Amino acid sequence: PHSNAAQAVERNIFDKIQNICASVVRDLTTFGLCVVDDFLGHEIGSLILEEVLRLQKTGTFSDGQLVSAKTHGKDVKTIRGDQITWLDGKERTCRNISMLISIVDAVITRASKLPRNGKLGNHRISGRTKAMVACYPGNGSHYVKHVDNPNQDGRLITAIYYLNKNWNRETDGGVLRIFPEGEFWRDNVADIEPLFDRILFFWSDRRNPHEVQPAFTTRYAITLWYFDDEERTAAIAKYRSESEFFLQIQKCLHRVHEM
Ligand SMILES: Cn1c(O)c(C(=O)NCC(=O)O)c(=O)c2ccccc21
Ligand SMILES: [Mn+2]
Repeated sequence: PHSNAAQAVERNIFDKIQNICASVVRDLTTFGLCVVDDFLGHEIGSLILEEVLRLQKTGTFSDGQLVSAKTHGKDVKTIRGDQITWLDGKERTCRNISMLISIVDAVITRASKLPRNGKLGNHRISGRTKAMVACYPGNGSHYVKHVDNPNQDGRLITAIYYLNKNWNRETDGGVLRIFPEGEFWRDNVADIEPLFDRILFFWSDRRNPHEVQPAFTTRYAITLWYFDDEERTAAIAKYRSESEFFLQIQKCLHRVHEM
């Protein structure tokens, strides 16, 4: 049996999650995106950051993708851009990142079950990707404008948890610029600073093209993509039939080759 204090903490966390779920549904429905600050608190946020820094020190990050950096539009030198690593949250050395993942799972699962007032109500969330931990080395590396899920691969919601203390957009750059569609936004953009202990949710499809502007300080983030059950099932079926199709072609070509 819990002590009264533990019960109070538990109730407090439960209430917090309830409130966050309500704002996720309301904001996703109205604006197509939702920002929650002070998501886990300074203490837990710092423990998560420590684990990410340890991952980087132990070299689990991929080499940054090669990005061409134009200088005076002439010669093109390549710089190393974002470095990423994938976690399934069961790694023993990442217990705090695992806790983040389960809390975001709880928020998304509850939010998708709230009354059908939000569009979320029409979607069943069937699962998610692994967690993508990303690091921009701060050498001006950026991420070009893109849509996370342009062709119905099943991803419905993007959730990004930021880990950058004392971030200052003037000197550090690294702003996430979203170009949301929808009458509320008209031609306005949403500039989201990658602040410590901030979590951002947005629809992963063409409703939210976005770019990461050049970062001049090391920039860390953890991303989870949540699947819509129907779209994901269809995407897997499509993928299977396509790969079956290409296998058939290969067999024919192979036979032709042997003749
Ligand atoms: C490193 N990185 C990304 O940062 C974003 C992205 O949109 N990030 C937004 C952000 O960090 O604010 C991506 O969408 C992405 C997709 C595939 C591989 C790597 C990727
Ligand atoms: Mn993206």
